[in-house]
Amino acid sequence: MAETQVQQMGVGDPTGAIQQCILSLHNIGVVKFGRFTLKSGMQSPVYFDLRLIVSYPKLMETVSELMWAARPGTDYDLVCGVAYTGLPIATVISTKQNVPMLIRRKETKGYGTKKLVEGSYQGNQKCLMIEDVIVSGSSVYESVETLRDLKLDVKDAVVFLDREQGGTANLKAMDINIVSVVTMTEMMSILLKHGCIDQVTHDSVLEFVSSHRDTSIVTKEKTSCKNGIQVMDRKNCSFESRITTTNHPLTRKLFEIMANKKTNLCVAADVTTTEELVSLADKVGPHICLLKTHIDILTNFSQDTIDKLRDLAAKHNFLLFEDRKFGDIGSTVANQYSGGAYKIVEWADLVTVHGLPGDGVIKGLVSAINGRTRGCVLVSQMSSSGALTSEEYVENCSKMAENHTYFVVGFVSQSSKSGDPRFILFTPGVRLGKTGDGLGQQYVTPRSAILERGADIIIVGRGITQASDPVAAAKEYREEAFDAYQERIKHSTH
Ligand SMILES: O=c1ccn([C@@H]2O[C@H](COP(=O)(O)O)[C@@H](O)[C@H]2O)c(=O)[nH]1
Repeated sequence: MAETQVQQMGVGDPTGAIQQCILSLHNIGVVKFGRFTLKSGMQSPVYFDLRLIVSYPKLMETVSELMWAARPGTDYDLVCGVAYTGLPIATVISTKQNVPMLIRRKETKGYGTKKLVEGSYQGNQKCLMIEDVIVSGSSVYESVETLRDLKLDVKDAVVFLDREQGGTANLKAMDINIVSVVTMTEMMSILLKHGCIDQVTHDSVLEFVSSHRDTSIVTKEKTSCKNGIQVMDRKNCSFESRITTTNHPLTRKLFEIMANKKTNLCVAADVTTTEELVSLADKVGPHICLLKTHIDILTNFSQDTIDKLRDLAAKHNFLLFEDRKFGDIGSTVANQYSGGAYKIVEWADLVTVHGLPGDGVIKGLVSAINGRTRGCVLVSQMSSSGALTSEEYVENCSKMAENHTYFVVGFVSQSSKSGDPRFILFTPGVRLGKTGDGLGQQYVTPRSAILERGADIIIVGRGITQASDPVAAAKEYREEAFDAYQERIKHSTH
């Protein structure tokens, strides 16, 4: 198999220049194996760090020549490198091929000309985009979008490595034709053939690639504000349409579950024995998208508790959500998440986190996930009376989430000003026929949570667990919540 791929590769690499280049890149440590978090938050067993070539001018020249040779068209008026690694490559191509270059900044400068694109250009000039690696294609897309806004003609892009994770198709859908010098499969075959990696490493990377092809581009159009108005407002959009606004695998999965099962109900399973928890999860499972636990209130927790919960989550298609409310420094929460009696990271898809300690709390949790697909929900506002979660605190939690979209799925909150469709609003303190519990909890109805406060998911505990018929109660909350959501999005165009 590997031999065949290398032979096929030989057809497009008659002089063996690509193979030679890959081997040289491997020699200087560009191809790394281990556990890496990609821009989208995806955990990858392989990382291609082409930034290293700035220290190897000859190799930089070879990479640039191979990329220029692979370009999809001819007669470009301009080349533009995607920041950062695309920039030095574009510079070499520009000087060697005598094609003027543009620089597209990552952020606008706060001083001077405040331009996002540096260099001289005129409308309708044909520009080739240059990037090192493509995963979903979002970096190329963002740069193309900026240049197209300036009326430049940008349809072509060239990358060195295509990780084969959906980027080519995503860009094609945006009318961008992208070609690569080498694909991940081809590169792994070359490294295997030359004894740089063993069969196990080769197979694990290919296995990863084949199971992670489904990326999407989160367009700025979908998540940005124009004149202070959210272009795609969370509260008006269907769960289906919000799937493509995020690359977080669990946010996407949760939207899919909600849309397919037609439920935005999360049951807070605040019971005190494993038997009660498992029995409740099995009974309400068909009606929920999430099961929220306080695992430390169980009197008889064991591995059996987790095995049974995970089986039920698979059987009924819901996610597990441990309401741990982590709130310490990064190093401590990493231990609390992965160790102790509960080993939460091993079984809970989502956990709650306080923003109070600053974003080290998020980094600490991420450091413990070790390749698993996990996410967190920031507690930005509490339902209890006298909660100290001020508006400023809520605002700061929003900023924190925006900086960590690879891990943060949304907020536990009573309301949200943010219309950002990527984040899910989870609202507890929901109960029919009661306004409080005498211990500070404050309740609103499912309709009020969804229509007045903008909740996406309602969290209901005692309204279901203490009902005479918990299944009937779960059905009632589910229907009321999903009807309210449908009413909310009725007039939406998304
Ligand atoms: O602000 C918050 C955050 C979390 N909770 C949790 O939700 C449930 C609510 O239970 P009810 O029985 O429906 O009151 C519970 O697990 C809390 O720990 C919250 O209530 N408020």
